Amino acid sequence: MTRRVIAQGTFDILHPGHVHYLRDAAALGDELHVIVARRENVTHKRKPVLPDRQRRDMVDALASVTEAHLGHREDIFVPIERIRPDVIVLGHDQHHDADGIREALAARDIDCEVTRASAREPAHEDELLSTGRIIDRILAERGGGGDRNPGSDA
Ligand SMILES: Cc1cc2nc3c(=O)[nH]c(=O)nc-3n(C[C@H](O)[C@H](O)[C@H](O)COP(=O)(O)O)c2cc1C
Ligand SMILES: Nc1ncnc2c1ncn2[C@@H]1O[C@H](COP(=O)(O)OP(=O)(O)OP(=O)(O)O)[C@@H](O)[C@H]1O
Repeated sequence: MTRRVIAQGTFDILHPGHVHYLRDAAALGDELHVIVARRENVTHKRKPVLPDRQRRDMVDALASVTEAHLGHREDIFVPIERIRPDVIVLGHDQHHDADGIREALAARDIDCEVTRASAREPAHEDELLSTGRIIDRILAERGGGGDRNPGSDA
C-alpha cells in the first residue's frame, strides 16, 4: 500500500528550512503531497509576496515533493479528504494544534497520524532560514531606492 504524507505551509520565497521540512516529511512515506496556503488564508503573519500559483509551482518542482496543491479557500479538510493521507506532518514552529487536528480528522472518520517535523539549524553563519528574515534583508540592502542593477548601463 502506498503511504501518503501531507505537509503544508505558505512557502513564500523558498529557503533551506523549507527543503529540510519537506525532506523530513517525505521520509515518512512513499508520496509527499504539499498543500500550499492560499494568500487569503494567511492571516497569522504578513501576506505572501509571491502569487499563489507561483508558490505552488516552486514547491511542486522540488525533488522530495510528489505533488503540490493549492489549498481550499474555505475548508482545510477538503484537500485532506481527497488525498486521504496516512500522515500529516506539521512544521516545527507551526501554530496549529496537533490534538485539535486529530479530533477534527476523527470526526470526519479519517484515519491519519499527525506528527511534527524537526527544525533545521543554520548550516553556516548567516544562513537565512526564514522568509520573513530574507525579506527584512532585502529591504535593508535594497530598499533604499538605490541602483537596483549596479554595473548595468541600461
Ligand atoms: C492540515 C492542514 C491543512 C491545511 N489546508 C489548507 C487549505 O486547504 N487551504 C489553505 O489555504 N491553507 C491550508 N492550510 C494552511 C493554513 O491555512 C496556514 O495558513 C498555514 O499553515 C501557514 O503555515 P506557515 O505559517 O507555516 O506558513 C492547512 C494547514 C494544515 C495544518
Ligand atoms: N528552519 C526551518 N527548519 C525546519 N522547518 C522550517 C524552517 N523554516 C520553515 N520551516 C517549515 O516550513 C513550512 C513553511 O514555512 P513558512 O512558509 O511559514 O516559512 P517561514 O520561513 O517559517 O516563514 P516566516 O519567516 O514568514 O515565518 C513550515 O512548516 C515551517 O515549520
